[in-house]
Amino acid sequence: MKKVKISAVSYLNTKPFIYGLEHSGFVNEIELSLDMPSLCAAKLIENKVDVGLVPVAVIPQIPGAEIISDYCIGARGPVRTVVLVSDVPLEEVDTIILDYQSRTSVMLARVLARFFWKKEVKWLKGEPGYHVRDIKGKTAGVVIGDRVFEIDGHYPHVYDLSQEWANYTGLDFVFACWTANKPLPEEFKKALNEALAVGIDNMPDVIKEIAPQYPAYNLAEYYSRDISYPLDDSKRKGLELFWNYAEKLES
Ligand SMILES: C=C(O[C@@H]1C=C(C(=O)O)C=C[C@H]1O)C(=O)O
Repeated sequence: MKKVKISAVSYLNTKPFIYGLEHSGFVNEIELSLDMPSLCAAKLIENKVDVGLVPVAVIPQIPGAEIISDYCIGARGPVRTVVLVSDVPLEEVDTIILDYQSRTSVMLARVLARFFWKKEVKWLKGEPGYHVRDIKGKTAGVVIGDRVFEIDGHYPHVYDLSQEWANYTGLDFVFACWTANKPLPEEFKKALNEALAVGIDNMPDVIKEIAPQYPAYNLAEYYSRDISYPLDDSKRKGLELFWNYAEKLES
């Protein structure tokens, strides 16, 4: 049988999963690529891969899509690496640049603006480098992933979008889920889940392995307080509500 092709997110938040895939040996059973989230989504939509750790915003548009793992990239309250940053307070913002690497967080920003902040703004698509170049004055920007660490302290106003979601809904938020675009054998799904658990259940070892590459980051805090990996009932509730709002936004 041909190896199952998987596209996973290339950010720091996915390292515990990669650790699990490698240390379980499951990485040898699959063909793995690491991509920015918008590319993970495109690859799954275009059937260039069979499984993706894809932004949840695109799951409803993939025919036959199935979430195949009990793990996700999620958060309870603040997530740290999905933010709206700005020179001025949100009330004064008139334009928001959206991160070209994201599919979920850019939708979340639009949901928050329409239904919760009740704010009309002009939306622009960011080009590579926008996060240090184009966010200024009344133009704010959504930035996700590792680049958020790079811009720490650059902007006086930082709104954590997962915290904003929790403030208004009281619910957790799910950014990305392990999703298949075709039926896959139960044994495969079970083996994937067990491999991912090897990372999530051994966080101190994950941190020990990657810490030398990220000396400036508090990885323990990021992987326990900020990112939350189990796709449990409270995450699923948040996910359903987000999909509802996203659908209303499009109509
Ligand atoms: C929490 C994060 O979630 C990410 C946000 C995504 C999106 O906005 O589409 C997709 C995958 C996640 O890696 C992050 O990037 O830090």
